[in-house]
Amino acid sequence: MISVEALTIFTDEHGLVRNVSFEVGEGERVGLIGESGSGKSLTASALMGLLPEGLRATGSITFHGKQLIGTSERELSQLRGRDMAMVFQEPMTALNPLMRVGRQVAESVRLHTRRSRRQAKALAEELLDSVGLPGTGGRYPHQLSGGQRQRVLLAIALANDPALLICDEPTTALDVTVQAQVLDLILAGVAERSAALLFITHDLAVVARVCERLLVMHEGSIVEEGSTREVLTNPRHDYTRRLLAASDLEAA
Ligand SMILES: Nc1ncnc2c1ncn2[C@@H]1O[C@H](COP(=O)(O)OP(=O)(O)OP(=O)(O)O)[C@@H](O)[C@H]1O
Repeated sequence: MISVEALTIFTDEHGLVRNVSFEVGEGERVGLIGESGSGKSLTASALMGLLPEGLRATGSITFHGKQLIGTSERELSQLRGRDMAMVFQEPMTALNPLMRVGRQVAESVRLHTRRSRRQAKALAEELLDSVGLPGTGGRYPHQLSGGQRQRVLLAIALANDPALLICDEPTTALDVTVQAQVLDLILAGVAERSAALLFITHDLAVVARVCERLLVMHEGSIVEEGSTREVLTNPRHDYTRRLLAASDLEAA
């Protein structure tokens, strides 16, 4: 469904992500792990066509057979939020602080589908119900907890039934019990839609729970790839072994 080949991301001076290749199949849940600075977020931004100013990507990213590298911003913005959507670590930066959250969910629906205001509002309420936030559409982001804001972002990301959901450290800023709740909602949300999931984290306990397959990044490259079980029980790359030793994950 999404296929990345020889993706390289660089500034004028140097490469930040080098020659990265992987695929995510329909409905597959893949974890992208690696320590801070290894290039996980940049890889995700390249998939979404949202690389920061000053960075360029070469190689190939095909989504449902369509080449995304070099595609116009206009076309990319049609894909984003409709066919692929993303949930970030810090929901406050992705939400509009001045708009009620129900309206933000409804706008995401209306941006990509022909629905009346009233239909979009009803769907927004359903989506907020489905992430365990019934009756909160009238609130502003600052009136919600971090976990609730993250659930609003999830509702927005799932609003148009994307084929691919990318989550970049979606639960890192949350405390452990809320983390589990949000992870369950992400899993339920993708399962209901048969959507694929690319899940970025440095938390191995989280990927063990969420992902079927893992990609391990180190210094801008993918150094290991395999089923979650394989990678966590029998890591081949020295870096993955160190990552496992540094985590508090019990042997799976
Ligand atoms: N806009 C930018 N300009 C120059 N360098 C950048 C830019 N954004 C990121 N980098 C560098 O690229 C490398 C990879 O960054 P990236 O954010 O992808 O790492 P990451 O694995 O997601 O880390 P984290 O887990 O901390 O988010 C880092 O060395 C970072 O400093």
